[in-house]
Amino acid sequence: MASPATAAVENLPQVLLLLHPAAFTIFGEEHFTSPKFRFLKAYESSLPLDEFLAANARSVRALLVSAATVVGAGILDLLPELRVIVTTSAGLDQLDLAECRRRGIRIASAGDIYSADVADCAVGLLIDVLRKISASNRYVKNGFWATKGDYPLGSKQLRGKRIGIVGLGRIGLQVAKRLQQGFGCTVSYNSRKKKNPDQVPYPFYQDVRELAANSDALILCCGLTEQTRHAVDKEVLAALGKAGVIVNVARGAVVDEKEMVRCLVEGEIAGAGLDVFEDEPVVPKELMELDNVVLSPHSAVLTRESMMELARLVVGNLEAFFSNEPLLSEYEDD
Ligand SMILES: O=CC(=O)O
Repeated sequence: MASPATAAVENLPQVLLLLHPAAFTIFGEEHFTSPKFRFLKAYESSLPLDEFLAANARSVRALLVSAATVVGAGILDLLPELRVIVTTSAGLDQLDLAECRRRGIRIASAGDIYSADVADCAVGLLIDVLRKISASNRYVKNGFWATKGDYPLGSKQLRGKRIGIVGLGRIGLQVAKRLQQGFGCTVSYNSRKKKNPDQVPYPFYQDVRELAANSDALILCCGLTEQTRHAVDKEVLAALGKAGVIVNVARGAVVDEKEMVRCLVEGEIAGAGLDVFEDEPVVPKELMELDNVVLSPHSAVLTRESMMELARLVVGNLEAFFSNEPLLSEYEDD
């Protein structure tokens, strides 16, 4: 017979995990535990996913996912009691939002906890591309300073650059503030809607191509939706031009990656700082050779501090759900 303590744990509501969320792997599962629920781990089962879901369909009311867990109608069909999805991501492109809305499934995201870290990373990538920090780091470490002499001139100033931000949400606004107030850049933006000019004084461009034509660097901070998929296409890259730089901390598919790679290889744009890619973790091999391209492995959100805050937010959202209290970071459609 199960001990009272084991029985108490077994009676807790279950939160389904489809795949190992990134935060667990990086930070440790112990930070996500709670006396109010327990995790049911699909990835530990030897059953195929659909059989596992069918076996647990009636007991699962909450799902915890990461940015890499695609949840569409097929999975939702197998979980008829599901009422909330908590995601460790700020972006929600992995979730079928229309299906969730139709079924009355609520969503809690990572909200604002990564915004400052992602904004820092966007600025870091831009500085690195312009000032060639990674490239000159390689130059020194390869011993070329001693054998070939000074690093070739080519570094560009950040001060005074015209920055075009695509997506002036929580992250975009922080990028704008850093670059304008901290580095003397001018900022313009493109967003779904023009912001109230009393609160957001930057010039608005309805058309990304026009924004690119008036920018030295385009920084992508928007969510991935059907409207923003390949928003940076051949025409936008041409408008950005030979001296232009792309920084992407949004989602790889906001850019037509093939076209961007071609432009970088053929010198039709000046450089790129990329944290995200269309087919992660696959990165186009042409980019590995280019000194004007700085790459990071979708890690803009990953700081020790943000992971700690994430654990608290995930647990807080799930505890709120099981206590019938308002979610801490509920996503609301507008
Ligand atoms: O890219 C990461 C996220 O959306 O949280």
